[in-house]
Amino acid sequence: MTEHSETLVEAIGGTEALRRLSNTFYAAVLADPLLAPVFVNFTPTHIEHVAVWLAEIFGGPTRFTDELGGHPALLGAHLGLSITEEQRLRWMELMGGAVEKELPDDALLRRRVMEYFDWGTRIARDVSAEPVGAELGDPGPTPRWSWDGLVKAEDRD
Ligand code: HEM
Repeated sequence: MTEHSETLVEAIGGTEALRRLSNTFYAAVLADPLLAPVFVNFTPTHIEHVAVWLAEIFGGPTRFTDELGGHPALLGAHLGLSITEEQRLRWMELMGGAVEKELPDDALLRRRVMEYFDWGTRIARDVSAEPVGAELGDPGPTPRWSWDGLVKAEDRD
């Protein structure tokens, strides 16, 4: 166990810092020729919903689960998008740039955040191969990510 008194989201600077990250990231996405076509239905609420999702992932309030449909809704949002590996890698590249610009200059913090994005984008890519309306079953609770990476089910509060 890595000893840290703060959760990742506290060390990041809270939901406010994640809003800045999300804002910077989607500005880059919408200007990117490979990714912009995937985001044709983009609205500014997307920026806020991603910030709220990330706050929960990194140990903060469970607002995405309580108010926005939780893990099933997050997976469902990616159905039918047919995300390619090339698009996933570009997404990671642009997020890496946004993390460098917006998150604290802490190597372990940034590494853990990018490990989450690498893990999560693979799931988004795989789910996106399924058609809209596909039955995904119960995906379990919204994942949690700590200073030690993915929190195992038996270690959750
Ligand atoms: C860890 C990785 C990811 C996270 C945390 C994430 C998060 C989210 C969230 C929270 C939503 C719902 C937004 C809303 O309710 O408005 C969403 C939708 C969406 N995501 Fe992702 N996503 C990830 C990966 C990806 C990747 C790799 C792509 C494509 C390259 C992608 C493309 C989209 C699109 C196109 C939507 C629908 C957007 C819209 O029409 O508003 N996502 N994502």
